Amino acid sequence: MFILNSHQIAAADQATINSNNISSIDLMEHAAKQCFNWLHNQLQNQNIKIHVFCGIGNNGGDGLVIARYLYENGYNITCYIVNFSEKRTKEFLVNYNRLKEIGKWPTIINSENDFPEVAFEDIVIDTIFGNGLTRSPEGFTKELINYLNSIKAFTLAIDLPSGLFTDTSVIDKETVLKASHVLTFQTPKLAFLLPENSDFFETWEVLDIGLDSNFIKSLNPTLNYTIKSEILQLYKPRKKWSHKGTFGHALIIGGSFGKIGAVTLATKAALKIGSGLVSAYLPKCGYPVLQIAVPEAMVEVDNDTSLEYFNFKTNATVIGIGPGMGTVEKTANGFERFIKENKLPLVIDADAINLLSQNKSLLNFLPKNTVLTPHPKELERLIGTWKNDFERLEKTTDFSKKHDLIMVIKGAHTVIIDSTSKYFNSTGNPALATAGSGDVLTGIITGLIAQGYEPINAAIFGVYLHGKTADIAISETSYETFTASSILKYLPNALLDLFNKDDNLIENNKSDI
Ligand SMILES: NC(=O)C1=CN([C@@H]2O[C@H](COP(=O)(O)OP(=O)(O)OC[C@H]3O[C@@H](n4cnc5c(N)ncnc54)[C@H](O)[C@@H]3O)[C@@H](O)[C@H]2O)[C@@H](O)CC1
Ligand SMILES: Nc1ncnc2c1ncn2[C@@H]1O[C@H](COP(=O)(O)OP(=O)(O)O)[C@@H](O)[C@H]1O
Ligand SMILES: [K+]
Repeated sequence: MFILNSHQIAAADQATINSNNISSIDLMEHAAKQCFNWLHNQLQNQNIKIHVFCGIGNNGGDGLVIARYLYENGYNITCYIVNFSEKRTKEFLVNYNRLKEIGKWPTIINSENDFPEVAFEDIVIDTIFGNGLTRSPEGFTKELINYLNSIKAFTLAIDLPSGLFTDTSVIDKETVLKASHVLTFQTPKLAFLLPENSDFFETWEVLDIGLDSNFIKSLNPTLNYTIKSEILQLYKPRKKWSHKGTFGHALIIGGSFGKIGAVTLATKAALKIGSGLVSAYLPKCGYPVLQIAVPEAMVEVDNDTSLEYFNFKTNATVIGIGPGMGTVEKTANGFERFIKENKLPLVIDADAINLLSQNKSLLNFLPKNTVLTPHPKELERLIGTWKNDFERLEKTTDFSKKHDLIMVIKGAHTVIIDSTSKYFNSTGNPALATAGSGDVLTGIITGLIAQGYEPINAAIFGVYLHGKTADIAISETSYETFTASSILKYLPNALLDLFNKDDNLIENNKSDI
């Protein structure tokens, strides 16, 4: 699913109005009605006080429509106009009059003296600013945002929490309304996927308001949020006459004394995801461990306690390298020789990324479309620091372009970056914040490439499945007792779930009031 930037969204609104013969008033009515339906469905006519705070643009217009429906359905509402400017939009004015016509006059807020009493048990609807925000809120609008934040009532933000920019960094955290839930229109917003904004909302979901999909496609958006229906298209069904050779040979290289588990987990994962053959290359001390833990794998060994020679004979399709490998000097030297001679597709993780950071000239020897899977600390060692999460994405894109690499930045919304696009993952939860889960991911991606998946697709697909295991497991395991081995246990469920025609997953983390 595409993620649009603020200009693209405004253009898509306009294109829909032009091509679908729908007026902007009707589009607003339709969008805001969906927000009302959502809330009505949650509240089921409960008598809770609802405060609707409207700005003077079209986000405020949405608020006026929502207020009208709430009022007509007997809810206990008060509607306020946050009067920060005289420049009302046409759609705002039409809906302002419609609300007055049914006898509900909004209260105007001109200064701090006009702030209403809001209680913790009340509901706040935030339609002060949406996609039209151009600068940080100031004056009494900023004070209002702070006042509402201090109450901590359930706050439903429409489109965006007011003060949050769609695609640039927030400068002053005191200017953003903290939403309990966001109902956003048509596409996820980049701002929702970046850790620096985590204070500004708890959960969000996308409402499809029917913007022109052909127009959206014609914009060639470079940002994506990968959902199940798209992942299913990547899946390669198996043919009847296929044999183990059809599904490639994954070689996992890594391990050092005390960290044999990392290479073991990656090896298991490469096997479990369906690689035809899997081999591991690790220090001698890990031989019995690996043979016992993964009897299906073949094993070759290097020096006693850490890798040094890298002189394996395995004729692999793809190599996943790094888990538990360590960075001692002899490993670093052997790694350098290996990288300079290697011609096979690579997935590079953990200490192998750290060794590349120590010796950046090696980047020139990596095969095109090598997949790197850094967590943010490993990324920083590789590309340097960044001012904010938006800059981090841009720096990583530049790095990916420069070296022809596929970058997988791991986190709550892992993002896969190549020279043209960014794919944000939609699955996963904090159960995955556990030792060894990254090693399993390396094995999964390597095992998918072995089977013939293009590296970019292997990264997108692998990250999705990895996260999905935790989403499926969570009701049975709890967050705390889920371990890296649980990813392997639930991998079959994650794969099978692709064929469940339940939802299209355009929503994320639905919440209850
Ligand atoms: N037909 C449409 O265009 C639709 C628009 N929709 C709503 O329209 C919203 C966008 O509306 P607008 O473009 O009117 O913008 P907003 O309502 O987000 O912002 C209102 C106005 O405030 C001004 N402004 C920006 N930052 C400010 C600041 N810090 N201090 C004071 N003023 C500031 C801007 O010039 C803008 O005109 C979306 O978020 C969505 O909620 C939806 O109703 C769907 C349909
Ligand atoms: N809060 C979270 N939500 C979703 N996924 C997470 C979260 N925390 C961690 N993960 C995932 O868990 C994995 C952790 O990898 P990594 O940091 O390399 O761990 P390790 O080194 O222990 O293997 C990544 O795939 C990451 O995206
Ligand atoms: K808003």
